[in-house]
Amino acid sequence: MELLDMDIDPVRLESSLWVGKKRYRAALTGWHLNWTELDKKNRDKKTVSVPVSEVIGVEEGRVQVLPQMSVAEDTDREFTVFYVKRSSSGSPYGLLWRLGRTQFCCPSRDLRDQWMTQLRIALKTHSPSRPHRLLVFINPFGGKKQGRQIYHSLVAPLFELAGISSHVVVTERANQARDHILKKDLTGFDGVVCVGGDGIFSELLHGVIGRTQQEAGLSEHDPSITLQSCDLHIGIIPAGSTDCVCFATVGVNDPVTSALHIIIGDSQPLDVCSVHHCSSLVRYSVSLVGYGFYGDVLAESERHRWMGPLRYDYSGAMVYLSNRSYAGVIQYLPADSQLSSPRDNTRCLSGCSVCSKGTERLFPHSPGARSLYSSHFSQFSSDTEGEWVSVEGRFRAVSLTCMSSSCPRSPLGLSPSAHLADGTGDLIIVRDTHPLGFLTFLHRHTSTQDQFDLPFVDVHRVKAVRFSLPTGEEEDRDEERERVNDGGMTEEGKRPSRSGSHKHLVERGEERGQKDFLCGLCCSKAPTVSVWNCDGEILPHTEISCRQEEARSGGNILANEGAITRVNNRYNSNIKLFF
Ligand SMILES: Nc1ncnc2c1ncn2[C@@H]1O[C@H](COP(=O)(O)OP(=O)(O)OP(=O)(O)O)[C@@H](O)[C@H]1O
Ligand SMILES: CCCCCCCCCCCCC/C=C/[C@@H](O)[C@H](CO)NC(=O)CCCCC
Ligand SMILES: [Ca+2]
Repeated sequence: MELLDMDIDPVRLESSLWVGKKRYRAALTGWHLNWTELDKKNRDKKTVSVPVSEVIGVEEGRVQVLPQMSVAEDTDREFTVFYVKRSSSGSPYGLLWRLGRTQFCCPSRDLRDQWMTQLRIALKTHSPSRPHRLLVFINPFGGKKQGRQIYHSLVAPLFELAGISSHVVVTERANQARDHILKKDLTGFDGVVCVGGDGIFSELLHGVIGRTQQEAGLSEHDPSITLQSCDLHIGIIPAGSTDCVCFATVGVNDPVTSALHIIIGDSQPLDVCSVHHCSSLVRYSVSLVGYGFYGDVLAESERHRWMGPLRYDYSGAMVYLSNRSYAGVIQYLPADSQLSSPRDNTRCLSGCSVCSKGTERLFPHSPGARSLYSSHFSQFSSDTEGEWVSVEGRFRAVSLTCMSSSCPRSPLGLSPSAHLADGTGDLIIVRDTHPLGFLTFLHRHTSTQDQFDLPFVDVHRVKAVRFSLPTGEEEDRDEERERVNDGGMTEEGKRPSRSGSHKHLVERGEERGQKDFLCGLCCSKAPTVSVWNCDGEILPHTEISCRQEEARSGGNILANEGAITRVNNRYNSNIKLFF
């Protein structure tokens, strides 16, 4: 054994150890654990190097973890190291992470104890941002209803190995997770984790943002202030139907990959968009705020929840066949085109330079200060009207997305070059076109072909969007008013409950019925107003204003190593909000 004293990256421990029948020279420096196979003449062969920050745990003996933690043998001289292992499979946008395991055998028990102690000290020293205690919400009805099983068989053993204690709540109703975060004592928790899809993630998002504002004495509805940054991190274990937020941040929707990211304390700031109606906050969105096609698909799919994830394919086909377009007025505030563009062919990864620059430029002030841009966003202020661009017409789809919104259905997403945390969103306007044109547009989401390179599609990088119905559409306004009254908004202007929006949806569904889709097909009277899909929830309003905000950079964004595998899914919710 040799101990070297160096200022930077000191070697703390180096010894000759055995892995199986082969002899290795193992070295623990401050930052890495390396082991190099030695041949009979003591010459180096292959080296494996694991950053200490990616070591998941160290156990005495020969241990295995999945499916259950068990000690196969403990001869007093052995220890097992678990670490992040990047698999060669995944999607082109992110690799799967797996639990690597190597069992070392030492010449003596003393040396084994020394290795165990040093590794544990190194872990503590070099992984300060790891969570110790997590509050986990499982939606037992998300996706294929596998949430509980996924958590208990794949995730809990990893948390246990990493020394994370978790308090698990299996939800019994929609919005339980949100209400828990808003009202219960969260002292001691380093983060909240959801096991489910984008809907339960959205509950956590609303809970975390809402609670932070409550504690800071700020009103989420006040359009003129910049809301307080959130300290509590959110993690996602994907077990939903679309898993868009997980896929767009990690590059894959895989529970083990996400659990490992959470354990090592990865974090990624995320833009949030606030959606207002008149002067009330309606919801926050991180993914899609979509009218027309995506609103109709969601409304239709809610009536077929029993189909599970397939409901979107079925509803997508039905809505496509109904061949609808809707009249509207879109106004948007363009973002600085010098910084980035939705067609610059870049891909946002952890540590993205565009996101870092955007944050510095937009948020030089401290949290809680009055918004730099509040005048731009005061609902219909006249002093800045000049900067807004207005488009009126009939649209197949109007979509605003803060991030790429990639998902297994669309691996590059709604806007492949959108950024996760730059304070902007991409507004995609699909004007009315013939059915084949629209099919081409949809189909391009499933390939690498550019969906914006079509004559009826426009895409703009924006800071804010407003949508209204054209003047003179009295019938539509009446319909909207009716829906607003039934739409689940409480008197205090709180956000609509899922049951509220669902009620509206069922009524609307009954009102339109299957007949309407067929009507759409044969060109008789089809509905003139669509609904907004906000991250998979239906909004109870047609006329809305959306404003992008952004996360402050900071936290512990890891340097990108040239592969998307370092994209993370713990949200450093230094998120700043809006309107
Ligand atoms: N116990 C529960 N019973 C009924 N609904 C619930 C329960 N827990 C959570 N929910 C609601 O279920 C909705 C859907 O959940 P989730 O997002 O987890 O799955 P999904 O819709 O299949 O996935 P995705 O959103 O990725 O398409 C969410 O809006 C959430 O509020
Ligand atoms: C000819 C082939 C046509 C194929 C068309 C594929 C188009 C796929 C685009 C996928 C876009 C996903 C946007 C993400 C939205 C999520 O925030 C939201 C919540 O989970 N999901 C939906 O609303 C679910 C919406 C599902 C829409 C299909
Ligand atoms: Ca963005």
